[in-house]
Amino acid sequence: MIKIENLHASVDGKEILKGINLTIGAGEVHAIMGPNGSGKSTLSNIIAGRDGYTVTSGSITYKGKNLLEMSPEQRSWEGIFLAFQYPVEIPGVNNTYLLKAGVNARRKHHGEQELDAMEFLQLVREKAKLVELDPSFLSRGVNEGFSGGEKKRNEIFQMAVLEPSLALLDETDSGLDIDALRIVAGGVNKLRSSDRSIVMVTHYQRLLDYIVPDVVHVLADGKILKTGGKELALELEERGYDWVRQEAAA
Ligand SMILES: Nc1ncnc2c1ncn2[C@@H]1O[C@H](COP(=O)(O)OP(=O)(O)OP(=O)(O)O)[C@@H](O)[C@H]1O
Repeated sequence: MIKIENLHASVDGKEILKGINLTIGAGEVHAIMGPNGSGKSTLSNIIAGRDGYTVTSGSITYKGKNLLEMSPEQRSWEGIFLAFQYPVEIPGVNNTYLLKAGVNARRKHHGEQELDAMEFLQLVREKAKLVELDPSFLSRGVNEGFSGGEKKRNEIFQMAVLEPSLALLDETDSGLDIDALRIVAGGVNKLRSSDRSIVMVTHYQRLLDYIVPDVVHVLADGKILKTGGKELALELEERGYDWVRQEAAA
């Protein structure tokens, strides 16, 4: 699905990513863990095409294409989705309207017929059930006045509607209460499929009890220092990150 090779990137002249190598196959779920400020969100944002980052060297190949040459819109149409660490409020823009515009722009890009209002309403109602999102949220402004947890749930609802090939979930567990975490994780699990890859950025092993990853990476100081299976997350929870740094240095 995606292959990142020796990616170096900076913000305001400061190097944040210092040689990332990462390959994610179709259908795989990868978790990225790591200390604060290590570059996890930076990596997700660069994949999604957010402004403000300078890729100084390296490459990202997505479905065989040079991702770095694609606009953020093209990336979205080609199936890249980012669930934000801090979802933004867009007052006055209806939640359903935004999604309809997104889905239809992608369908148009692929030469498919756009969904009409009725077809789309049916789709969003069905997807809202997946994350137990109250239908009243469909007609509200995007994240406008939503609680922290409601915003996170709305992100996964958006993912369900947009049906991405590569979903990047940046700390989707933060702000969710115990029940909401279970529901949202259940929704993500239902969205797992052989033609969809998921990257979860998280600080806590807890999320990975619900969404069991195929691979766990430790990103520290702008590099992936260690890669392992789901048991690596348990070890990190117990031992922290210093031993990973020491091991990598050795
Ligand atoms: N626009 C910016 N201007 C200056 N520094 C930035 C900017 N964006 C990111 N950084 C810096 O880049 C580094 C990596 O940030 P990033 O958000 O990617 O870390 P993270 O691993 O996601 O952290 P956390 O776990 O705390 O969310 C941090 O030191 C941060 O301050």
